[in-house]
Amino acid sequence: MLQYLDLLRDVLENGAEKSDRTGTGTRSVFGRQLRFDLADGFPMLTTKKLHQKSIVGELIWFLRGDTNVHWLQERGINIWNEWADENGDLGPVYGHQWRSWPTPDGGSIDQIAKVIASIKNNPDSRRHIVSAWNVAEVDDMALPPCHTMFQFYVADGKLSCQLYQRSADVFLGVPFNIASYALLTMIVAQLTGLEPGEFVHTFGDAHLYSNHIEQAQLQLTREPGPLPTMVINPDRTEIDSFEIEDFTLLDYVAAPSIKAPIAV
Ligand SMILES: Nc1nc(=O)c2c([nH]1)NC[C@@H]1CN(c3ccc(C(=O)N[C@@H](CCC(=O)O)C(=O)O)cc3)CN21
Ligand SMILES: O=c1ccn([C@H]2C[C@H](O)[C@@H](COP(=O)(O)O)O2)c(=O)[nH]1
Repeated sequence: MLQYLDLLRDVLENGAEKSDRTGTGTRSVFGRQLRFDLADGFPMLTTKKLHQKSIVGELIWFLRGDTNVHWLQERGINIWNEWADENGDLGPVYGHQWRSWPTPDGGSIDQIAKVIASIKNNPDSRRHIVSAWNVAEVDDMALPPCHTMFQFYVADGKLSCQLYQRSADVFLGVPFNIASYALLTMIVAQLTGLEPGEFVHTFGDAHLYSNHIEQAQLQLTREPGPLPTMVINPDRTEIDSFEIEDFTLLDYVAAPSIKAPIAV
């Protein structure tokens, strides 16, 4: 995960001081890109321990089309609590846009089912796109999508995925986002009979919150170890059939976690 550590160092050293919506203050760079060849192992940070269940559970929750935090909380996943209303609702966030983007005639589009079908039926298409940035609904969301748009690409029997992330909390959010999209790429590869290729992570505003500086510096003193291996239950052939227990991370050896406050 040298790619990630290089980004962390880049933001620390070159980031411009910027105020932000949460009132915390950031150091920020604009326009960066990381690449992860999924044949090199599963890109899960080893220089601080990540909570695997939160990452897998959040992705399954998105794929369920769920936008209420109760399903997460019932599984001990608390990463979205701060943004939910008194009923646990977040508004029409990722899950809603991915699985039921509303159309003007009152219908809805399942972008995930469509993109899987298009990868299978027309692999060379340049339109394998899923967007969470629904301009008409952004103002109704508890938080406008940070991972806004992703595209799949098929070549040489391999499936790659590129994400455009408009806003990135480099210390807390990005390690989750990398692992989550690597996993999504592996899931879609399994469903389409392809091998996982690369995950390409493109950033708009990549920032380090001012109360994450010491934690970032500590992390940069640590040596990255070998990447773990993610094994997915091979019997799952439908996007709606995956459960948290279908994902096993092997050989994940990581340095201790590093606590940091989340900016709300
Ligand atoms: N400021 C901010 N940063 C984010 O990364 C972020 C948001 N807000 N809002 C929406 C979601 C929620 N995300 C989160 C929220 C909390 C953690 C967090 O606290 N991570 C801890 C462990 C928590 C756990 O897994 O139980 C960590 O040490 O990684 C990570 C991502 C990502 N997103
Ligand atoms: O998956 C996610 C979700 C959120 N973030 C971060 C990026 C920003 O620090 C905040 C969102 O604030 P905005 O003012 O809406 O940009 O959440 C992330 O890194 N990854």
